[in-house]
Amino acid sequence: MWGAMPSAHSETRVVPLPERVSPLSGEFVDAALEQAFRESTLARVLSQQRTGLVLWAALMIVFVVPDYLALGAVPSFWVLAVYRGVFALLLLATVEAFRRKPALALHGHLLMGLALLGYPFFFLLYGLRPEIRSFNTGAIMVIQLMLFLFVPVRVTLAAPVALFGAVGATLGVWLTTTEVFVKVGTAFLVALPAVLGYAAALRQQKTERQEYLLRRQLQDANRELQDEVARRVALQDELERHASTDLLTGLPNRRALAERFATESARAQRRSEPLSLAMLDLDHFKRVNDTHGHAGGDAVLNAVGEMCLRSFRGVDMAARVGGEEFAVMLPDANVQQAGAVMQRFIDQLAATPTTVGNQAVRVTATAGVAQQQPGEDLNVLMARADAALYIGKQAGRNRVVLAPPAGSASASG
Ligand SMILES: Nc1nc2c(ncn2[C@@H]2O[C@H](COP(=O)(O)OP(=O)(O)OP(=O)(O)O)[C@@H](O)[C@H]2O)c(=O)[nH]1
Repeated sequence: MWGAMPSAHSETRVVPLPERVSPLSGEFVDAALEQAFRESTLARVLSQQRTGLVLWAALMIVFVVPDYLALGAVPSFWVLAVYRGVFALLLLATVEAFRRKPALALHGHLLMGLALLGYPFFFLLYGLRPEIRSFNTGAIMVIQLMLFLFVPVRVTLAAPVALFGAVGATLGVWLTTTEVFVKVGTAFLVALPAVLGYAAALRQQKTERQEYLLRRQLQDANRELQDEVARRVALQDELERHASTDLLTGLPNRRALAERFATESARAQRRSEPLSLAMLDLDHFKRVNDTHGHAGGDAVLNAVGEMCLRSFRGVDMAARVGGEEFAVMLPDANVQQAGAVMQRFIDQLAATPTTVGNQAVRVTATAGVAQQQPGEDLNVLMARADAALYIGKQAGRNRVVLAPPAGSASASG
């Protein structure tokens, strides 16, 4: 029924990844896209950076104890202890800053700044605690790896910081030892995890962005699908409305009347309540058209439709069933009650002129009313009401005629 979908909707719009992600930085070339990606990861980045900072602060404090045990309360211990304390406070202050302003975590500059400040502490250790040189080198190796892998940070920022760490550690060792093997070995040991970390983090960054693009494409496709469904539902509603509404007057049409009649008729029979139907036809409507033109006639039909919507009860249903012919279904009303309602309507119509152009046009109408007999269908009921209407026309119009029950002799006006 719907026919073929417009081809624009079925086209895939996947942009190949290599064109959009820089091979060295692992970031989107398009700055706005990169920003959108980072914003989409903010909650995760924030939570991981906070955890990393708290852990880092805890380690800085905990290691005061081994420093003391190894050095005692000598000046170099106090240098280290103050460095540790100040740095731990700085780390915790950053956690608080992230809590207040999460966007600070977005670009990774703060974290990498802290890493830059943190490294000299380890460089110092080479001079102040030479007996733990190997341990210190091991710690720097771990930090080099963590820079890239532990917290999600950008390789473009982590790489220079890692280089700083590698150079500083190498210098620290070169200045505090004469053993060439240790000097060269340390340089190699601190550089290696940085290179490995860079390669792994770069790959991860690319994968994350690839997933992000796919997710966005999926969301776009989903949104398009939802829009399409909404468009079709609206179209379906519109079609249904057109199928059951008379476009000129906005009243229900015959089809809608038949549907409601089926329901009301079943209900009336279940409850042993009366159900009546009136056929109403405008008198000498041809003259209205002849005098005021077809548009003038339409305006009058419209006004009658509006009056129908205003005048009957909510349970009643007025429908336009022909050119200038209307049907009114009146549940829970016998033929006399329905006749009285229709008489009021006809009187009101006769007393209410419609303005066409600058002229007041008065129309009258004739109605035939019939009460449904047990088991009587809509067509038969309409035919009986129509017969009464015909009698009304014959008798001079502008009146209501009640149809006798099926099979009895004559109608009454
Ligand atoms: N403007 C307009 N006229 C319509 C429409 N549908 C039917 N008509 C006109 O309604 C008129 C009906 O004329 P007739 O059936 O002869 O009946 P009448 O002139 O109302 O006379 P009686 O019904 O005998 O009182 C015709 O002129 C139709 O062209 C419509 O949608 N708009």
